[in-house]
Amino acid sequence: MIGTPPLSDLFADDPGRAERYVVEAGDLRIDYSKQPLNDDVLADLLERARDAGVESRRDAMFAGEHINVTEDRAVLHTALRAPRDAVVEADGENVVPDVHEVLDAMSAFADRVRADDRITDVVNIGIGGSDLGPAMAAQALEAFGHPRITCHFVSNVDGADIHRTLQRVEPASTLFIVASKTFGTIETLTNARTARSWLVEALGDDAVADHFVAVSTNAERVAEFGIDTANMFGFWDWVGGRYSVDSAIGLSLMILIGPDGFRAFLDGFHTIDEHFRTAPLEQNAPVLLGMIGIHHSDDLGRDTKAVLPYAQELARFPAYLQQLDMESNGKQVTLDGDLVAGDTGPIVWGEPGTNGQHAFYQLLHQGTRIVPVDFIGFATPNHPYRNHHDLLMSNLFAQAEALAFGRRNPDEPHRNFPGDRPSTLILADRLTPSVLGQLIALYEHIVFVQGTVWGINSFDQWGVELGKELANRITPELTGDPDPTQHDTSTNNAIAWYRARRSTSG
Ligand SMILES: O=P(O)(O)OC[C@H]1O[C@](O)(CO)[C@@H](O)[C@@H]1O
Repeated sequence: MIGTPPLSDLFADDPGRAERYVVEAGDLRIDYSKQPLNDDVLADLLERARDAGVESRRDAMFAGEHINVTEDRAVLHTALRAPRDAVVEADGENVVPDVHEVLDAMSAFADRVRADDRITDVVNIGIGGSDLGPAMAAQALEAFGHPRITCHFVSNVDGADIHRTLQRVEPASTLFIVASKTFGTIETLTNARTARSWLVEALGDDAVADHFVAVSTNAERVAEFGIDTANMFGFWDWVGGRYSVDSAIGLSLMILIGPDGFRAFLDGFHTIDEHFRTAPLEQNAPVLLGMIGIHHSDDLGRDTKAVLPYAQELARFPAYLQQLDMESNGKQVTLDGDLVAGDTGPIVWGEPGTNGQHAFYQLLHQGTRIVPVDFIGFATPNHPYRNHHDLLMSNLFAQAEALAFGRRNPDEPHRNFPGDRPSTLILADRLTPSVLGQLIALYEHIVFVQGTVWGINSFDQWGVELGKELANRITPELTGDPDPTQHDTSTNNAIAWYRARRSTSG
């Protein structure tokens, strides 16, 4: 792999790189000129993408092949945002009519709720992909929301989560959406049962039919739980949980921003899908950004990546990306079952600017570790305070500049800013439903490109199973008889400590 001189030299020798290393995808203007690249490095990275079969695997995904081999499933979240007249086949069947049938049912329901003055609050109960997507997007798009409706999101099995929410809403004016792909997730079912008891206590059994709907792939379990499947919105096993915000899992978001807003959101995804599917690799944003990530990870040994939105509404975007990226590419075996040769998915983290500047940016500027950064910003805010926005954006541009070029101060080492710290700058006119869809799809496909290069399956998540299994085993041990001694001594002692105290404290 060819290395590059510092960013200050790269810019001094080639000022034109700022025009050359910009790619436009939909409404996104993506400037990757402050990355450690020149034309040779870029050519090498694109050759590696080609050698890894990024194009053929991409085409296989769009064509509905079972690229999720450990679960023997197609990976077709791209079909969720396909236009009504598109044809996308999974196992020989065009899935687009089913997708639009559910979207139509969601739209009719969302319109009814939006027109019903009795409903003021929508509580989505779900976790992981059945929470993070709609929770992140509802916050991001609040400016486009119905003025009467507030969305709440309950995910944690910690009773503090549901308790806090139930204290803020009234039974008669609340709609609960129980969102779970499997409808077997203990956190979601526990929260849903608690919410149902709360509702029934106030309004009686009959209220469940009017105040609970479900989103799931598993009609049987929805019925078992006591929700009429007429009040269920379905999706399919070819939609991974962390890729499901654009399925019926986005129902709370659709109620908030309306069916037209949700369609614009889906169209945003589709714009980037088409870009990813058709743009030559040299101008293909997910490929370029994916390969820049590969360069950081594989060639430069950088193991984290910060995503720093300069938009307070995107406060949950880094958390959303943590699931998208780390549950997808946090893998140690290849598609053939062999151990991977190097590192895979980066540790993803971040906070909105400018808050992060007063917290962890010290490490970004002067720490010993280099953290590649994605900055995200918008020309026009969704609020009326333009002076705030100018300040916000000047901070964004200043941070990218300071990280890249630093400031030499040999006399006072503590004031020396070494620079040469890479960032990508993602800009768009305004954070709209469409632009949010474009941003999410961009990152989905970056994750895809990287998973392909590492030769891993980005679409399973077996790593979460062991903890779930052990928790199921320990739950009865916390209250049962006798004291368990089946674990390691540390776990046994912790359980004994808890048992002794749980009986005596409130
Ligand atoms: O939608 P479900 O089936 O409740 O699952 C919730 C989440 O749990 C996981 O399976 C991980 O435990 C995620 O992949 C998923 O998004």
